[in-house]
Parts: sequence; C-alpha cells; structure tokens
Amino acid sequence: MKTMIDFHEARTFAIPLTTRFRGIDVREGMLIEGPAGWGEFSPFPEYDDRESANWLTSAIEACTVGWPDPVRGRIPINATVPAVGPEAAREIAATSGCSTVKVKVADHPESLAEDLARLEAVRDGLGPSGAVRCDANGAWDVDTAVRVIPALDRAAGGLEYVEQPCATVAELATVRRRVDVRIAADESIRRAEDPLRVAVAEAADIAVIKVAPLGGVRRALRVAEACGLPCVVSSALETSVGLAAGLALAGALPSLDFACGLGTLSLLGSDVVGGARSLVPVDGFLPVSPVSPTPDPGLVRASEREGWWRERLDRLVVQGRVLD
Ligand SMILES: O=C(O)CCC(=O)C1=CC=C[C@@H](O)[C@@H]1C(=O)O
Ligand SMILES: [Mg+2]
Repeated sequence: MKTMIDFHEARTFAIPLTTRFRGIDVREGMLIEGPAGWGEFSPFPEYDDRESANWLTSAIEACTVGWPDPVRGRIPINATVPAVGPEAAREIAATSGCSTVKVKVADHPESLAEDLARLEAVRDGLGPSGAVRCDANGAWDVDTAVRVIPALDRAAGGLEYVEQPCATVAELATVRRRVDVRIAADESIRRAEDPLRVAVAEAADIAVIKVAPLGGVRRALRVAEACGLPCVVSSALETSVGLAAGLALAGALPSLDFACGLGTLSLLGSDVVGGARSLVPVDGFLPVSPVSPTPDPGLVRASEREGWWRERLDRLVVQGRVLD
C-alpha cells in the first residue's frame, strides 16, 4: 500500500466511445494511486486549469481519504440514450434492464422531429410503467423550450423531467413557470460560480450533481444539502474508477428519490477494470462500494497525448490548485 501519491506514476488512459457523445469520440484521462486506492482525473479537454482543479481534488479524495459511509447499498440507475435513431433508442430502452431512461435531445438546431421519434421509440421499448427524462444541455432559448417541451412530453408518454432546457438560471426559472414538466439543473449547478443560485431563483425542481466537477463526494454532498433540492447523481462519462465515486455520493445522500445517471459505461468501448468489477448495471442497479476498483494494467491503453496530460496534471499539482 502506498503512503503518499506519486503523481509521476499516474497513468493515462484512452477509450473510444461506442457512440459520439457530447462531441467527443474518445474518453481520456489519468488514473492516480494513493494510500486509499485509486482516483480518476478526467476533465474534458477544453476545461481550463481552474475548472480541472475540482476534478483533481475529487481524484485525490478518492485515493487518499476515501468517501463518507453510505446509507444505502445499491443505487437505481437510468439508461442513457445518446442522439441516435429510433431503432437504436428503442433497443437500449428495451434491453438495458433500467426502468428509467434518459434521452439526449436538441443535439442540433433542426432536431425536433428526430427528438420526438427518439422519445416515442424509447417509450415503446420501455413500456408504459417506466420513467423517461430528457436532456437538452442548455440548447434552447425560452420560447423554443416553452414550445417544444409539451410536444416532447406527449411523445414520451409523460416526461419525468427535462434537464437543462436553457443555458442560464434566469431562463430556467422562466421556463419552469411556463411549462408543466419538472425542470432539472445540470450545467447550472456544476459549472456555475454559485450552484445554490438555482434554488434561490426557483429555477429547478431537481439538481443534477456530478462528483468530479464539484470537487469530490464531500463537496458534492455540501452542494446537495445547501441547494435543498432532490438530487440525481450523474456521471461525467468516467471509467469504473470514477463511477465508483458517483456511486459513493449516491450512497451517502440522505435521500435519493430518482434513478441516477451512472450507467454510462455502455457509452465507452471498454473499461480499465475487468469482468465483474466493471460497473455495468445489473437489473437497473449498481452497488455502492467503499473503494474504487483497482485498474488492470493490461486493460489501460495510454493516451496518444500522454505529454499533454502529464503537463496538465503537473501544472495543477505545482500550482497547488487542489488546495483551493
Ligand atoms: O445522466 C446520464 O444519464 C449520463 C451522463 C450524461 O448525460 C452526461 C455526462 C457527461 C457530460 C454531459 O454532457 C452529460 C450530461 O449533460 O448530463
Ligand atoms: Mg446534463
């Protein structure tokens, strides 16, 4: 067992996605070992050092002090449907084993007909009793959101909620007043200076919280508590090492009313851990574990941008950014 972190020993990984998602085809990051196990450092490439520092803080928490004790042992998971055609969407909904499905919409400006067909297909594959939610990643202006949400709600046979229909907190608040479907805030929580503004502005019914962008499980718990909204824990497209931190957060939240978006390993072509330890939902659930799984060196394919990742990590460590 290590007694401290040797950042020079951190190793990069690169995993092709099965379907293009949030504009990327390959998921890259670093795996860091410390006295308590492993942490994942995988801020998206365009994130600056300030934003990436939270991701490093989260990785360091995982591999040094570990996570708070959970209050539940298994987490209900939603299947995630990328911006694919109706046949592929129906197939995911019918076979995932999850009773909640999240569907990406508004992938491009002329997407409405495709979005409606995707939601109809998901409801068809899922059956009448499951929950369907969708995520627009802030793509609409207020008028568009108010116009399309009722249509999407009908196509889905009822939407559980719409995640981040518009970009700003003020827009979310306006849309929330004008539509009957619940609104969830994602980017407004994880990329904002003040995640709590969302609740104060009455901009959302639900908060989507992600461990790495918020700087670890403890910090995410504080955000959850302070915003006072029901929370959905979602992934940032991590390997099983990073997903384990999300499960730790979902396990430690005092209450959990919704399925969590931690079933995203299906979007990655492979994992850094093998077989049974890979966090693929079984019958719609994932287990909470006290530590993240140990990567299998034989499964970790290094990034072609090894030097770029090492410089990124070095800059944050040297600047002491993680102590922010
Ligand atoms: O919530 C889920 O079902 C899966 C995670 C997910 O959708 C996301 C993960 C990473 C980046 C984001 O663009 C995206 C999201 O917006 O929620
Ligand atoms: Mg989202």
